[in-house]
Amino acid sequence: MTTVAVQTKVVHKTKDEAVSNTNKKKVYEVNQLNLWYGKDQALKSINLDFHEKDVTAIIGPSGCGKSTFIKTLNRMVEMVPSVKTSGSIIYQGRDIFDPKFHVEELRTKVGMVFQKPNPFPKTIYENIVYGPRIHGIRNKKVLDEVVEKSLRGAALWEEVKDRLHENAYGLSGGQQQRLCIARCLAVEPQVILMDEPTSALDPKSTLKVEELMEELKQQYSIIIVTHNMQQAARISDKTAFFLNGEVIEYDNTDLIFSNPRDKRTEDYITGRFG
Ligand SMILES: Nc1ncnc2c1ncn2[C@@H]1O[C@H](COP(=O)(O)OP(=O)(O)OP(=O)(O)O)[C@@H](O)[C@H]1O
Repeated sequence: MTTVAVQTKVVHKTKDEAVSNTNKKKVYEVNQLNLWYGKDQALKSINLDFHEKDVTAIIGPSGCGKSTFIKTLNRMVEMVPSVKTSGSIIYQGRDIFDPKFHVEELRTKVGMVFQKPNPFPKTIYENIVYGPRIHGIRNKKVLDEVVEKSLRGAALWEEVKDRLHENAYGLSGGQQQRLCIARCLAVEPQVILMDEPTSALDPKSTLKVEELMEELKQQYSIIIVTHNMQQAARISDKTAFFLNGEVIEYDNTDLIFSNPRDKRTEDYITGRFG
């Protein structure tokens, strides 16, 4: 008897086909990105473009490389000594792996918010002015303005304006996460990377952060890793589905969720695995 191997059809669209919304400017172009931790390859031939003022969700099962990918975009992944990469990541026309592109400059433009809120053990005010001070801003009036603007931008001002000089650890988890977003806004980034920013929050705080993202995308590009399919569907314009270190499908979010082209995407978003 002959065995016929039935293979799932692989739909690796080229990135220009992948996302039809081409009238927005590209912020990042990721070309043939590979990444290894020692001998283990965690990212395989990733080709993705990210656009200005879009929210892009990165979804996929545990261990598929989502965090590794997002941490590659601001070169944080290099903190792991065994990491090697190939390919290119073009940010605003410049390759972030080019030694002339200083990582500090990149991280000024590309902020990051983590899974667990991580305020500094300082006052709310000091948390916000930390970055601007490093960038040489000393004038108190200017710093006060940055604090108010950033906290307003993160929808936290009204809740904390009378306790700016209290320790940030006194805030609730959801408030701490919005403080971390405010801290990120204080250095006026262009892109905000978010690695499961609401997974440690209760539903009410999650909703606040999601509403905030809706506001923020008027001004910033947001790339968010999430395990929460409803969240990806609610908040993102585009979605990339990762599996085993590869991008299986990347498209406008409504298409990914209503009409996925690859069986594996469909199985994942309908909860058959992951
Ligand atoms: N510091 C590290 N050293 C070695 N291997 C690592 C390291 N960090 C991640 N990996 C490996 O790289 C692969 C991708 O991991 P990564 O954390 O990026 O996945 P993920 O999709 O974000 O997972 P999760 O959803 O569980 O957070 C996994 O096989 C993981 O074991």
